[in-house]
Amino acid sequence: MWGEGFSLNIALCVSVPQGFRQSKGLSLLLVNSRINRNKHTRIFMEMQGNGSPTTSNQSTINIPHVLTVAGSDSGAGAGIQADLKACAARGVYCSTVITAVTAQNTVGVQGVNVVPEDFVAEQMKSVLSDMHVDVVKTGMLPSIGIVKILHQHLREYPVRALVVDPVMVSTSGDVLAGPSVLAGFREDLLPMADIITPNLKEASALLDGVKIKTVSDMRSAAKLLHDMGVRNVLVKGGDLPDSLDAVDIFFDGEHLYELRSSRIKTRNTHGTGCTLASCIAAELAKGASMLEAVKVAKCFVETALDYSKEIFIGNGPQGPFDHLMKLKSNAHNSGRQVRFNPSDLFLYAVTDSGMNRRWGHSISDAVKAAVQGGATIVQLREKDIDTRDFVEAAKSCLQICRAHGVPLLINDRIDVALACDADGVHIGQSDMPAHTARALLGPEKIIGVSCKTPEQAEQAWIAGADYIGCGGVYPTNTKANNLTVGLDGLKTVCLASKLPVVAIGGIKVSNARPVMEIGVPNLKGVAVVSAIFDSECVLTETRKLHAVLTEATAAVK
Ligand SMILES: Nc1ncnc2c1ncn2[C@@H]1O[C@H](COP(=O)(O)OP(=O)(O)OP(=O)(O)O)[C@@H](O)[C@H]1O
Ligand SMILES: Cc1ncc(CO)c(N)n1
Ligand SMILES: [Mg+2]
Repeated sequence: MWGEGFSLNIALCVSVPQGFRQSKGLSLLLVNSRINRNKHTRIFMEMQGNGSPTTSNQSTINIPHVLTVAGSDSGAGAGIQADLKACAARGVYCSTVITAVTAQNTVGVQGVNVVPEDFVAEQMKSVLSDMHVDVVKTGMLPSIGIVKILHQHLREYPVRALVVDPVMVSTSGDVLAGPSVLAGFREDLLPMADIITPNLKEASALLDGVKIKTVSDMRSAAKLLHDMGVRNVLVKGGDLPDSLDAVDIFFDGEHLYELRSSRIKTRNTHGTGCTLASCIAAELAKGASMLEAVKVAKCFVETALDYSKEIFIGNGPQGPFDHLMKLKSNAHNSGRQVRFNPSDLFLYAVTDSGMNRRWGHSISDAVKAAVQGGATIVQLREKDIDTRDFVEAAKSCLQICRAHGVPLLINDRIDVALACDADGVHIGQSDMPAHTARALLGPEKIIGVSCKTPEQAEQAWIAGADYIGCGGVYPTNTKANNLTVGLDGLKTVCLASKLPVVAIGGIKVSNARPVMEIGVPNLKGVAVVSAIFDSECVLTETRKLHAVLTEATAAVK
């Protein structure tokens, strides 16, 4: 059932399920939420009367598709809800056949309502007869009848791979599928499955109660399960004693692999099994080999558990974790609630390695002094530093900035921003295009673009930037061959810009006031380099500038 070499088509911004059909006349506008202002990047799918989709540019995008056949968990940590989140996190489309609805929370399972078999069959037919499914993943299959229905449908609608998570008992000890399904697993599903992923108890149940307590028992169990006719076996060791690493045993019939990761100390492990299996399915759907898929899935679970180790949801002993951590870029670790607040542009400090060298300051000392003096945003502009040193310096500056609730941006270097999880980047007109930076950085990061003209400001807005920097307002030596636009040029750009603006170029304590007084509401502050960093005491100079800006703003109001 499983082969290699599938084409890998992942939509970056737009997800269009293959063969999507809708009722006559329905128009569907699919846009990335961050760039829906951009008329150039809109993709329309117009559903024609004959049901065949067409796009305005006549190209369709196939995305990998996993169908999960599982139970709903009202607490949304495991089951269908975990599967949807795991697939979304891995960039894969996920359709769902719900086999049971459970009333469940972090305390345990309070009730189970099994969906009638014919209605499970109806859901399967709806999905499989219409959509192209790459991989089927199964979770809670509460009756032998449902196992049989699944078996029949997979014969009628073959898919590339079948991942079976033989869910039987929840971690809270509640039964989700009784021993009667064991026969169905053994006879119908195992011979068809590409991989089965039992935890210790489930492996033991499938092997008629053989005791599995140690890693060595897991190895033997993996071999015995393989003998039952399944191609690959992953015996999960989440339930091994807490003192041990999180060890899983993978057996492909030839080699036994001991897959080890550190055991994250957290109560938030509800749904690890469902997530692992869905992730395996997602990677297979994208074209990975089985061992690759298992390794990626294990790493994903470990990373998500680590990221979520301190979150608190529910009062019971086992909480859910956060699958979508990539979308949040440490939001809850940094304590930053708002992604970008234009008032952060008020006193914008831009570092300069030459000036720091001249005054014997390290980057992080200079940044610390600026932040303590009242800088409201910091940009690291390090033109002559090794990349490795830049990443290290950025990490330590990030800690300082986070402690003060000040965003940290990186000049030009999207790679460095990603490597240290900075809050964003500032790019110039000859750097990477802003829309490409946005695609790489995702919707959460801050992007600023240097603009000298209304046209550039318009382009920055279209590309999904958050603010623009405009200058040089005054002549400056910091940047060679930099055209001075003057206060008039600044005003023209501000009036044309739909984005907030920070003024830059030769601004210092003595001339900052007229800048703030140009009287355009979207001018939010000034960016400075030498005014604060070309001095012995960065703290004092920043304080002075802060006072001037505060006075000027009060006068304007
Ligand atoms: N504390 C932990 N730290 C790191 N990895 C863990 C931890 N707990 C479980 N895992 C990993 O999570 C994956 C799922 O294993 P586990 O044995 O928890 O499955 P499960 O019992 O089916 O989970 P559940 O039924 O709660 O969804 C395995 O790869 C396991 O090694
Ligand atoms: C619905 C459902 N499926 C699977 C599990 C196993 O974690 C669970 N607790 N609930
Ligand atoms: Mg499980």
